[in-house]
Amino acid sequence: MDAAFWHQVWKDRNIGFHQADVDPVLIKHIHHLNLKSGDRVFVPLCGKTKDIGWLLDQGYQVCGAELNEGAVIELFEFLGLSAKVKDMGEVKCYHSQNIDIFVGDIFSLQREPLGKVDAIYDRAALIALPPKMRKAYSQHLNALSNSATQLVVVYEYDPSLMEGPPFSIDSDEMYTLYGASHEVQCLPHSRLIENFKDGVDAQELIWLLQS
Ligand SMILES: C[S@@+](CC[C@H](N)C(=O)[O-])C[C@H]1O[C@@H](n2cnc3c(N)ncnc32)[C@H](O)[C@@H]1O
Repeated sequence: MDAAFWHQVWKDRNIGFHQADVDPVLIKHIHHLNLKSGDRVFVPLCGKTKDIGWLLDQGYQVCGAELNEGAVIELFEFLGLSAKVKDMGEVKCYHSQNIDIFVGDIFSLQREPLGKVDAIYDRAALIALPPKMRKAYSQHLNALSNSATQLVVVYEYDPSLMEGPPFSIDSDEMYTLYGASHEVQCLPHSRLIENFKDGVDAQELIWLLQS
């Protein structure tokens, strides 16, 4: 999936991945990240997720990365925050108190200016990337965050039934991507989502990656 694909998705408002409410998975499982007040959570490929507002409300700082600037403008509107926008060349930063969202290709984002990352919350980010990009993505996240602990929400379905995105991610892949850098654990949560997309059912799985 290239940038043009995602910009078209946003232009067409084909954003079924955007949830009307905060993801209950985040609320239920965030304690696994062992965060303290003021810690900074990185939300890669963040779209305009309402999870960010919830993280801010819990007293955490949030940083994110998102290709589509319109999505980030909508996010700040939803949060009721006005952003200071800084052009940094390959990425732009939308900043307000306790929040920095970097607009651009996540692969162009470097450790500086991203800054400190205490944990990563990956919902519908890994699953948005085609197989050939995922190793580079996992390595890039590790380089950006010093292999920080992650909570990862993925979906698993019979890949012969549907072409992604969203892509199916199975447990072998989680170990391949993160087994060398993290202790990989599938949390005891499994939710069947009927008609996840195009009539295909999927299991929602939550992975804890501990550094
Ligand atoms: C499936 S959506 C998930 C959005 C968000 N995590 C959520 O749960 O609502 C994937 C998002 O990643 C963004 N995206 C895709 N490729 C990207 C890249 N290389 N760098 C930054 N953002 C990207 C897309 O624009 C899209 O908003």
